Amino acid sequence: MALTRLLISNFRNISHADLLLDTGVNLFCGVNGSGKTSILEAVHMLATGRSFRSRQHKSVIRHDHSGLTVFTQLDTGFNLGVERLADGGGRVRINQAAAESSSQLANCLPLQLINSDSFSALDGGPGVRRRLLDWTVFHVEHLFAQEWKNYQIALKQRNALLRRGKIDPDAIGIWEHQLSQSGEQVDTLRRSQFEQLRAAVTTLLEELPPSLLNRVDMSYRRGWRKEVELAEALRESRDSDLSQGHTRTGPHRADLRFTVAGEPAHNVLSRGQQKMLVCAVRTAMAQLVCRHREKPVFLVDDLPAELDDHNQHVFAQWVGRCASQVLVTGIDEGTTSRPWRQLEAPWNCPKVFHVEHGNISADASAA
Ligand SMILES: Nc1ncnc2c1ncn2[C@@H]1O[C@H](COP(=O)(O)OP(=O)(O)OP(=O)(O)O)[C@@H](O)[C@H]1O
Repeated sequence: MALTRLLISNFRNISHADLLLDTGVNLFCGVNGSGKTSILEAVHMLATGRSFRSRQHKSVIRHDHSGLTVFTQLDTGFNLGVERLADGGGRVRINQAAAESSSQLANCLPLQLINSDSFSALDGGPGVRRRLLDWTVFHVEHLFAQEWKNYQIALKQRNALLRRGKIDPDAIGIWEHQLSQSGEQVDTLRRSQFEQLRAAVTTLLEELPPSLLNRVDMSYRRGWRKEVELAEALRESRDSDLSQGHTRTGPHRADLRFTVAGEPAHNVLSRGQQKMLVCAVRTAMAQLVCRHREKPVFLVDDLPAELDDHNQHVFAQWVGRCASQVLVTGIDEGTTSRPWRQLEAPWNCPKVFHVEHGNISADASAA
């Protein structure tokens, strides 16, 4: 799958852009503040309905404008459009019809993003890592989205009862039954993808020269005690949940752990090693997904940051195996294109765009 055409209006400093993208590698080069990341952010909005930098749509609407629009044609025949208005309104359309949820967008455009926030997979909260695993499960296991939705509904109801301050065992029992049914199912689907993810990450890291990266271990915590079923764990935790006013056990508390010799990976690995670990995880996620459906699109913001030439080259090779299309940003064209030009066709002849004050132009001289 690939974006063939991308239209952006009033998105951060981009007034209007109409880009014909290459189905392989697209490089966006320009000085700081020129608008490179905004292009990736616009594509991210098409796949998720929101920006990756801010939950506030207003902050990405071009100053002094009432709304933004982003539109793309995919080579799969889908057209995706997102409009966001400063007054809070907006529309999400798939092939001209209103989309029911942002997961429909994600289903049309599976996307992997590597940027400076990617380190939060190692040093951020469990929610970030849970979402990594869930991206894979969502794209591979068709039951997952509905089970997770059922779980969220039951969780909301149980929390509402807990906030009332006293427990009616019959009422809470109904929601705990639904929570445990969906929750056990969510855990089973996650666990099966986790095992495959861990194996794929290990294989990728073995391609790197010997270092502490080869000693990274990944583990999965399901969100409740190992020895018991979820129904029992929920019953046991009623009183303490009541005092806290919310449910503190279950798959909404699941986590992935990355460790090196028992220590959290981010305490041990260098910044470059952490970035390679994140790149390996994201590549492995894409590999698992493309066993079942189209290859995802990769967005890579400033690849050279923190990575030496060898690691940039290794990452470009990884992406070449599991991505359908890549959009990469960088300041200098020579440095940004180098890892890609060393690959085999079609990855070795990137389409280059120059970005200047929000204006984007294709390099006429590019191969
Ligand atoms: N709502 C907005 N309206 C207009 N301009 C904005 C808005 N929000 C941010 N900007 C400006 O948009 C420009 C583009 O930002 P962007 O992050 O895309 O730059 P970049 O080329 O990726 O820079 P860097 O190389 O520093 O990461 C910046 O100059 C920023 O100040």
